[in-house]
Amino acid sequence: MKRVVVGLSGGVDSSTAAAILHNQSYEVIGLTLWLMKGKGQCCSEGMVDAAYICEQLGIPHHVVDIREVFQTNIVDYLVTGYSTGVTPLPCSQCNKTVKFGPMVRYARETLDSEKIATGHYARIRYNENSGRHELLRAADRNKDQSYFLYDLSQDLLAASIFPLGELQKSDTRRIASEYGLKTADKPESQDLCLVESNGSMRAFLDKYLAPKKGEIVDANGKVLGQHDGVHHYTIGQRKGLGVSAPEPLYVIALDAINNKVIVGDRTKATQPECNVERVNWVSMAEPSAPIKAEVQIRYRSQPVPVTIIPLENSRVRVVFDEPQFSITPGQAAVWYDGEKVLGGGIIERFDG
Ligand SMILES: Nc1ncnc2c1ncn2[C@@H]1O[C@H](COP(=O)(O)OP(=O)(O)OP(=O)(O)O)[C@@H](O)[C@H]1O
Repeated sequence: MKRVVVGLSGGVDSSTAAAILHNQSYEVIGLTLWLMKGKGQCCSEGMVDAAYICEQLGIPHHVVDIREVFQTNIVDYLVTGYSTGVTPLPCSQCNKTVKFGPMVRYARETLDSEKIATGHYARIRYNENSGRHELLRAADRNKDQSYFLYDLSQDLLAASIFPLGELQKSDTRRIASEYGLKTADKPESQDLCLVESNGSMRAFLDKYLAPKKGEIVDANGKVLGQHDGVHHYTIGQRKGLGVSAPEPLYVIALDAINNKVIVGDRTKATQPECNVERVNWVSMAEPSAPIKAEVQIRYRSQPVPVTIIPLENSRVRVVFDEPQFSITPGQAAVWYDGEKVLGGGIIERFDG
């Protein structure tokens, strides 16, 4: 019997993924990574539901304490990023360094399994011609999580199964009820796990970063207001600036060194291109010449046409066909060919 280790967070998606594989005659082992203390999934509370599901399915359940890895790779990464004026994206980093990497290692080294599975909405397809494991959008476009998975290596994709990739979310809930899973009606997580467990990103950051009063200025340096720390702001932000002006003002830059938030009108928050670093090529090898693609610069943003120009040292330049508003350093840019993830990376600061 084929053995598979299923990552169980205690939610309906991973429970259903485990139940589907169990019913397909896989030998399923549940694995919950203990990421942090507190309420919600990925926390102690989720582990109890994960244990319950394993009991229901009659499968073993392993819990691995990787709170330190989560602290270093996610909490410290976020706090350092925000304190230096970027808005880091924790989820792709978490998938690579906290979830898939450690899960595959634990599956191979401790559980003698070459395969893991998760409840992610995305698809993996092996392309015999290119010899690459391609990452595709989920059948349910509304739930598609491929944006967060662009940083997985070929080795991690080869080891992974996404049993929900072809399903609609409504199918998942129906299947969960058919199997009588305790988690069938569990509410969706609405936000980042750290936001859910802390109430808001501000509340999370306030635990680590002290307020630091400074000035809100325009591009010419004219003082328009005060702020209580650059870490409370994001490029493109309009609300909550506390500055009145005849036309709407947006955050156009964050100068952490001089502790200034720089604001301007919408045109100043619109850019024709950006550089992207720490690039991972997924469904294709790194090209030697520019390629046309469609890029997403945020999880829910519309893909827009671009030219991707390869640069040295795992970097690319992304040139938009039409200038884009609110390009945010620290977030991921992920480029697609239709439903296929070609590659992705982290948007660099504009000042280099
Ligand atoms: N702490 C964890 N331990 C093991 N696997 C996890 C953990 N957290 C998430 N995963 C895996 O990653 C998948 C996607 O996680 P995500 O945080 O996006 O949750 P989700 O979409 O709300 O899914 P679920 O309903 O299963 O919680 C989960 O379905 C699960 O397989």
